[in-house]
Amino acid sequence: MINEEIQKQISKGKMLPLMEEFYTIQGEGFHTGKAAYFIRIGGCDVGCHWCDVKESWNANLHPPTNTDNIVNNVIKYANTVVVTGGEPLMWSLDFITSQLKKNNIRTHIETSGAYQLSGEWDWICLSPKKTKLPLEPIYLKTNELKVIIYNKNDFKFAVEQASKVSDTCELYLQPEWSNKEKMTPLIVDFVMKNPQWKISLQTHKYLNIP
Ligand SMILES: C[S@@+](CC[C@H](N)C(=O)[O-])C[C@H]1O[C@@H](n2cnc3c(N)ncnc32)[C@H](O)[C@@H]1O
Ligand SMILES: Nc1nc2[nH]cc(C(=O)O)c2c(=O)[nH]1
Ligand code: SF4
Ligand SMILES: [Mg+2]
Repeated sequence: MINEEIQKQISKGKMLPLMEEFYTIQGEGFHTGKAAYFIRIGGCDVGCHWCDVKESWNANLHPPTNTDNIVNNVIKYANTVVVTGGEPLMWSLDFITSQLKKNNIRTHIETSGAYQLSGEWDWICLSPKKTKLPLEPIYLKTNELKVIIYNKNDFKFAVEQASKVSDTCELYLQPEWSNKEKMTPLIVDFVMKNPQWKISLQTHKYLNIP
């Protein structure tokens, strides 16, 4: 059980249940290939059956960590941070991003959008899920829509979701990793017919880096 004081710090975003932090190369989407410091915050109840980081789901398994310490680590390594999870928007991210911005760090987030948007972001990557749809206000703030393609029905979902984002939003289809042999050829075909979309591969998995 987390004690009351820690709970209070978490609710203010002064502590966050940190699963892991690592300096790597952004493997997916628009910023693929760029160095960035990743912060993975525990906790998610969206329940994607193919999620590649199910160990993140139970927030209680990840120690409440002082946000200031996380920020100090970021500054040592990088000028760009990617906040991911788990579902990072389950937590208040206003404090961490205000500290990051004070240090001129570029702030990126990977989110399903299923919880209220907090934080100040230079780049929002929205990866919507059918099981818990994004809340409306995030769509027009999204810089990059990244829909995971696990089966054929996901193309229709992708088109529906794209109708909600701004005209300048980058559109990506990313094959679900375990079904990529089957779905990648269909994505290639779709993108050639619908060139406003691009394909995103999980390049870090090919590179064997985190
Ligand atoms: C692990 S999630 C964490 C952030 C947030 N919960 C979300 O889903 O956007 C990070 C990214 O990985 C994607 N992802 C997770 N499992 C995947 C898989 N098996 N194949 C391809 N992409 C996957 C998600 O859709 C998301 O874009
Ligand atoms: N290298 C690398 N790039 C990523 N882009 C999004 C990731 C995520 O899990 O949110 C991820 C990740 O886990 N590793
Ligand atoms: S929303 Fe993200 S972290 Fe949560 S289960 Fe789906 S892919 Fe995994
Ligand atoms: Mg990942």
